[in-house]
Amino acid sequence: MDKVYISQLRVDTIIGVYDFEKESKQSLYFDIEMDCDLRQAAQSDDLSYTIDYALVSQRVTEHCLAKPVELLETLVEQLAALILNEFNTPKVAITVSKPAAVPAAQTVGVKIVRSQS
Ligand SMILES: Nc1nc2c(c(=O)[nH]1)N=C([C@H](O)[C@@H](O)CO)CN2
Repeated sequence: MDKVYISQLRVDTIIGVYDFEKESKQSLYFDIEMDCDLRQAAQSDDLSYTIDYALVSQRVTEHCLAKPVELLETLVEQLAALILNEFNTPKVAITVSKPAAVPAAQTVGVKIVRSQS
């Protein structure tokens, strides 16, 4: 399946389980892949037949800043639901990385894949 993707979208937001994490923003990095048949967009050269990665990036950023949560799991589940509801894709894969969370690791995070039910 064709895909529209976003790589390493940075969002600085409040996220985390511990009290100290609720006081200052940390950087999260998102990789997002959305299934999408790209042939009609290519034939017509018309943005309305594909997924606007700029608009997805904006909506993901807005959502992250709107209402802080503790777990990365909670955030990516919310974002998958948002993308499946608002954009024309049957399937989305989201990886989120939180590089400051574990100093001895290059980065840590979670990945999910969700489909239209
Ligand atoms: N699977 C997860 N493990 C942990 C998370 C998380 O969101 N998902 N969060 C934390 C803390 O907030 C951590 O980032 C602070 O160091 C710990 N483990």
